[in-house]
Amino acid sequence: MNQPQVTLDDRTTMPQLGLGVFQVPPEDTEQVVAHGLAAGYRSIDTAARYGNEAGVGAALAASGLARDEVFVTTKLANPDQGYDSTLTAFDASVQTLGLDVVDLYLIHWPCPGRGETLNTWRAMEELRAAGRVRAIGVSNFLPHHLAELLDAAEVRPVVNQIEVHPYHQQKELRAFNAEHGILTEAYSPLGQGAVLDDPVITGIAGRLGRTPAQVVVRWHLQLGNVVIPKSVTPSRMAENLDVLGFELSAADMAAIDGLDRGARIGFHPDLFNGYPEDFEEGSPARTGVAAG
Ligand SMILES: NC(=O)C1=CN([C@@H]2O[C@H](COP(=O)(O)OP(=O)(O)OC[C@H]3O[C@@H](n4cnc5c(N)ncnc54)[C@H](OP(=O)(O)O)[C@@H]3O)[C@@H](O)[C@H]2O)C=CC1
Ligand SMILES: O=C(O)C(=O)[C@@H](O)[C@H](O)C(=O)CO
Repeated sequence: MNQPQVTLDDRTTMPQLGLGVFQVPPEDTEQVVAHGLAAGYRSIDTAARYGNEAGVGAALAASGLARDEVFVTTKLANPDQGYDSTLTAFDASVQTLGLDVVDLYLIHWPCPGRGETLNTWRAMEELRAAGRVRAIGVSNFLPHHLAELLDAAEVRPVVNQIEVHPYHQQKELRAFNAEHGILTEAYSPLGQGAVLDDPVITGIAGRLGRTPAQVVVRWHLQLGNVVIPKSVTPSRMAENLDVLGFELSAADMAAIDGLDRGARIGFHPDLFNGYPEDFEEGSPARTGVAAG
């Protein structure tokens, strides 16, 4: 299938549309990813924290696809930040995935309370120099986290994977990424389903004979985002991929742009450090969610 590709700043290319596997139970992941690959996905987004890297690797191995046909992203878990611990965690991830090389390795959260960003990044740069990862990037970084990193980095992050959907569009952060040659990769791109009943989106979908999810995925592609919708449902996986045969008009794009309300679903990147207490109801990291 002819899918759009984006060129990362360091000349690596990646598919603009991929399959996310957050919250896919480990025991189901091989089958889910196998369905995704059969549907035509050629980019899979996982993370050490998801606990399902083994299923991703098993599906890749069973697929018969050549290694360079599928782009694999995984992420360093927050407790593993630090120079030595990053190298050890990376070894564990590739072993679990059953791969020699990861296409994109991301720092999962900035975790400002841990104070390990620069040590972690030095290890990521070394992994890239050694050819063990093709590209390195970050996730959930706000401009001030990026500024600290860009000041010290020898290799700049090529991707910042952040929450973006019609109700939380992050226009300033996307502009900051673009200014610094960092590609925005949109996570929770469907707002975990929350935006699919919006009348503006259902209205556009009805007029174009498309589904709400297709309209939202198409909106991301036209913004230039890399987009990684998650689904465990084969028909939805296929639907989310079938977005190349239509285009949103400037008026439709503007109507969706108008839906932004700063409604963050995930943790606040300044407040979340990945400690157990951050996950508890009422923690500052979660209060920050409500505060946007
Ligand atoms: N870096 C980070 O911190 C984060 C990264 N991510 C990444 O982003 C990916 C996507 O984000 P995620 O949070 O999972 O949420 P999404 O916005 O992708 O939404 C997923 C939800 O939408 C449903 N869905 C998918 N397609 C359709 C469709 N066509 N019609 C109706 N419902 C649909 C899915 O249901 P079902 O599966 O039952 O079909 C699921 O409930 C993650 O899997 C992960 O890879 C996500 C969060 C944080
Ligand atoms: O899905 C992810 O990648 C996330 O980071 C969060 O949504 C999730 O809560 C988590 O893993 C926090 O570490």
